[in-house]
Amino acid sequence: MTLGFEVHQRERAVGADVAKLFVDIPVANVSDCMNRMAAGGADVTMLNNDLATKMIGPALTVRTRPGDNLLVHKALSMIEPGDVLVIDAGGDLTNAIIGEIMVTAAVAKGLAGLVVYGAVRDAAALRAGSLPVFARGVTHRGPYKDGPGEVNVPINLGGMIIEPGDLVLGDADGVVSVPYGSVTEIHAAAAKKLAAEEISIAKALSGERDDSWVDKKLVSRGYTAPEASA
Ligand SMILES: O=C([O-])CC(=O)C(=O)O
Ligand SMILES: [Mg+2]
Repeated sequence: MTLGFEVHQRERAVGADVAKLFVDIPVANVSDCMNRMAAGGADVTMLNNDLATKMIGPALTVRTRPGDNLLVHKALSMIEPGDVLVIDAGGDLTNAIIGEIMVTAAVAKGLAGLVVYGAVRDAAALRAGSLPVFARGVTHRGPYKDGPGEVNVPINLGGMIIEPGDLVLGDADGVVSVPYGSVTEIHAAAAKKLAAEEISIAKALSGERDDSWVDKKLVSRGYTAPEASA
């Protein structure tokens, strides 16, 4: 094996039946059920003009030399319908890793989402398109096509580890990846969190919100309220 040139098949991937359970659950609710230990970073943002865009699907991962997309082209040939292509390009913004032509080919193969820890180009088309696209930045400067790079290896998206086949979710708040083995448990917790938040929002609207915990917490942290003036 030549180090840096590796192409693997996924050993497992979250199925469409499980993925679709997350369709109405915001990324923030999922994130809240993961002990604040998983986030793609605030700079991996959604490009789509339609802020209601939602992304869900198992990860097809690529780790590439920053600025190079040879192995991304290889990954395009491996897309299965419903996949989310997640590319770790080291966060580098010098060269665009993917643009409209490659995205069009990927969508034709059934891609359900794209995440680039790096830059993209042809931003107008990507913003207007229906494919959910998340990236760290945009540049017109094109990619090299020489490698190295690896397909279906664990990757690091701004500190969040994504393994091939993990469930990757995205919305206007960013990207979160749920480990393959935790998907059922996280779904149950996130569905509960969503229901609780719906009640909180209703109470916020009606003015019934109980914020008595704030003063209790302040006192427990050593805060003393100033004496009321006579
Ligand atoms: O030239 C490239 O490899 C990336 C690009 O702009 C496209 O896919 O349209
Ligand atoms: Mg292009």
